[in-house]
Amino acid sequence: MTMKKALTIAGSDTSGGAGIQADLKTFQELGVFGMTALTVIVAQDPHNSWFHEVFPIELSTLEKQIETVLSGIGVDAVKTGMLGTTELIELAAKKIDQYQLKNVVVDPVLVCKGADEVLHPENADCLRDVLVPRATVVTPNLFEAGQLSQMGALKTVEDMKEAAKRIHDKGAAYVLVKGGGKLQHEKAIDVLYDGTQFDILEGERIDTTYTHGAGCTYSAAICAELAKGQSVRDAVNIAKEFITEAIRHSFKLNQYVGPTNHGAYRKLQK
Ligand SMILES: Nc1ncnc2c1ncn2[C@@H]1O[C@H](COP(=O)(O)OP(=O)(O)O)[C@@H](O)[C@H]1O
Ligand SMILES: Cc1ncc(COP(=O)(O)O)c(C=O)c1O
Ligand SMILES: [Mg+2]
Repeated sequence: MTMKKALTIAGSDTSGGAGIQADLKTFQELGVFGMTALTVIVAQDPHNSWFHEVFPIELSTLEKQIETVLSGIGVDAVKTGMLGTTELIELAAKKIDQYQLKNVVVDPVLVCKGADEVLHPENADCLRDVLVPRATVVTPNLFEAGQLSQMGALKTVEDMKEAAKRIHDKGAAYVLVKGGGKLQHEKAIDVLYDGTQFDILEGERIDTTYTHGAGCTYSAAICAELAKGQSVRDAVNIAKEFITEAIRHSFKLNQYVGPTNHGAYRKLQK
């Protein structure tokens, strides 16, 4: 049996709900063979309010991982997650060009949930200038869309649309701005823009704070569906159902973190 293959170039979330762990679980759930190139390792401090510490991988180590997969195997789709430094972002962009990758989902991770300040502003500039132009779909959350569009805080669906336009101007084929739990709205609203048309995705808004890894899971589901040959619009709609179910069945891991439940969508299909 041949399986479609996807690569995630992303960070390790030791707590298992986000990052490369979320991506692999999601690929598996959607029947796609997942492969990884690790960019950073994130550890959390149990004795200091779950403070996140980020340890970047050597540039040459990332390059060897990407070469293993792209030169040695080949992929049907790729996604990027937390990249950590401008050097790692630039390397990911170089490889996308070198291998002329087609289905490229860029999740422009600038912050972990809860933080509202970019620790490394140079990463936002680099993502905007170097990776966004190479994206088939770029998936900023409300905060990241404000940063990438240079509009600052976004508060309304109209703001999200304007941000999507400005990010699209940077060269991404599709822009998906996630309103999520941060937008004041009765629904969980995301805006998809292809340069001409806006699609408003309205999901049920679930009353929970256990949404750790929601963005990683959503972008991984889009990547998996693109690998299977879906159009961007269909991939995003399937992924929206996937993430809504995952959030509906999210759970508490400890006093600090509650991840989404990657297996929930599969159970719905039975
Ligand atoms: N409480 C919620 N109920 C339903 N959907 C949500 C909720 N919070 C976020 N979402 C959805 O989850 C997906 C990921 O969005 P978001 O949580 O904003 O991303 P990130 O994890 O990158 O911050 C989006 O489709 C968003 O609309
Ligand atoms: C390695 C890694 N990637 C990405 C994220 C972003 O997660 P989310 O999907 O909640 O935006 C996190 C957050 O902790 C992380 O640790
Ligand atoms: Mg995110």
